[in-house]
Amino acid sequence: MDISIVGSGYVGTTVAVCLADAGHRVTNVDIDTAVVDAINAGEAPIHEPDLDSLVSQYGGDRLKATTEYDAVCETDLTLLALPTPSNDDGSIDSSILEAAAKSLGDALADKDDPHVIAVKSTVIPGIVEETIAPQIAAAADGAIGEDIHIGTNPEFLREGSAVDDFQNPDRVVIGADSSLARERLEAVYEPVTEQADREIPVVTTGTREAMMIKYASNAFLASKVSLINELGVICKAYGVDSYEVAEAMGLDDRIGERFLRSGVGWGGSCFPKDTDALIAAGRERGIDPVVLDAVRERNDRQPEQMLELLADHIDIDGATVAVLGLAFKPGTDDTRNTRAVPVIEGVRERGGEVVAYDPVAVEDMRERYPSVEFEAAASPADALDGADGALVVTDWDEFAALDEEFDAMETPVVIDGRRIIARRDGLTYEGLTW
Ligand SMILES: NC(=O)c1ccc[n+]([C@@H]2O[C@H](COP(=O)([O-])OP(=O)(O)OC[C@H]3O[C@@H](n4cnc5c(N)ncnc54)[C@H](O)[C@@H]3O)[C@@H](O)[C@H]2O)c1
Ligand SMILES: O=c1ccn([C@@H]2O[C@H](COP(=O)(O)OP(=O)(O)O[C@H]3O[C@H](CO)[C@@H](O)[C@H](O)[C@H]3O)[C@@H](O)[C@H]2O)c(=O)[nH]1
Repeated sequence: MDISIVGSGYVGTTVAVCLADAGHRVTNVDIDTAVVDAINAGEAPIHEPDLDSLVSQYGGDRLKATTEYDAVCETDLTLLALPTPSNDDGSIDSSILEAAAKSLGDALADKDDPHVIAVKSTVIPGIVEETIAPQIAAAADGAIGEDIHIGTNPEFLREGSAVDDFQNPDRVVIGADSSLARERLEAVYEPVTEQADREIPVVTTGTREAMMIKYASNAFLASKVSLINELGVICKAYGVDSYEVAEAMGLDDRIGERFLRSGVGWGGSCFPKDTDALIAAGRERGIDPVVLDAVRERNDRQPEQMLELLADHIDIDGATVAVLGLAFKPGTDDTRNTRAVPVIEGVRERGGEVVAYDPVAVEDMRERYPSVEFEAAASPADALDGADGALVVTDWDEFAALDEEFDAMETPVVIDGRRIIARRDGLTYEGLTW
């Protein structure tokens, strides 16, 4: 099938190469010429495992990129993978999606056959049906259900394992209010599910339900981590290792072992934004989302917990503190809502200096958070050399191998926010929840 994808960031690029790999011809449309040039040159515009080799295999060939929306007319279906950031009150800002909808509609005005458009961006139910679809139809001068067929197709990939998640998903969710939208979306995923290394359930539902499945899934996972974080803090107060507790809890099928790693909390482009959007959506309809409010609050408290533990061992005022990890999770250069921000700011507010190390995320951190002050180190050893304390924020594998590097610290105090460092003699080690 000929597929166009508008927006070529973490989702748009990953989905595009994976669909090309499944045999489709894919065109990415993006306003960023650097992104477009990279893809056409066979280079991945973002850091993501396995993405480089796939983009170099298909980029400029079965996968093309362009800044021109007209390219969508040569395709059967368009996926919209545009950012949906938060407004100040946590609700979704759909303005980028709306601008793209207008450009898409203008382009589709020149297309003769019916076109299917599926929104992959995460948006609250109603936005697609009441705002995006009518705007596309108006610009295209077409009728919904006749010339323009709308669907939603939420994406569940995780950064750091995006390619594998897309190729071997736990489920595919297709939201469609017309049979043409449903049939074409099913055809998009047929070769993907055939290639997968296990049976993949394909859930077909309405456009609104599909989007709520996405929000509810993220809210559930964020809640699971916040709950284990709160249980973990209580465990530590009683001298109990929360990881031992979580391991045994996870053996209960009803609980499940995944997303039970307690620590400095969740970040990223999705859990914070999507939880806030659901809270705002609830309030908008007069519902007081007490559980989700608490989920958010527990997450906000974890970095503070880490700083309090550090202050139990050193005077942060005037100290040099090594921060290990800036990415919101390992395997990505993405620092959106990384816990490193409140951690570094907390050290600075207490009068300390920060020397930070991350294998890939320093540039992203500098661009996104120019006011967050830290000195970048070239290696973990350089960050630790002469430091009065260390805070582990991201569970990069390379941190697990650190050992004698801690001996070069002025005072070898490590507060581990991700349970990645080995305890040993000569190291003052504190786990956040163990
Ligand atoms: N990042 C994830 O892991 C993930 C996973 C599932 C769902 N989502 C959702 O998918 C959506 C996209 O997220 P992302 O992380 O891929 O975003 P992103 O910021 O990484 O990428 C968005 C891309 O859209 C482009 N763009 C912006 N305006 C445009 C326009 N008018 N026309 C064409 N291109 C335009 C940007 O240049 C950028 O390349 C969001 O709604 C997000 O919540 C993200
Ligand atoms: O046991 C755990 C698991 C995760 N995290 C943290 O939670 C955050 C999110 O991690 P993860 O879910 O692995 O990465 P994301 O790329 O943010 O993926 C989430 O958000 C995406 C965007 O909506 C969804 O597509 C995915 O299904 C959903 O897992 C990170 O800061 C992790 O460090 C923990 O603290 N403990």
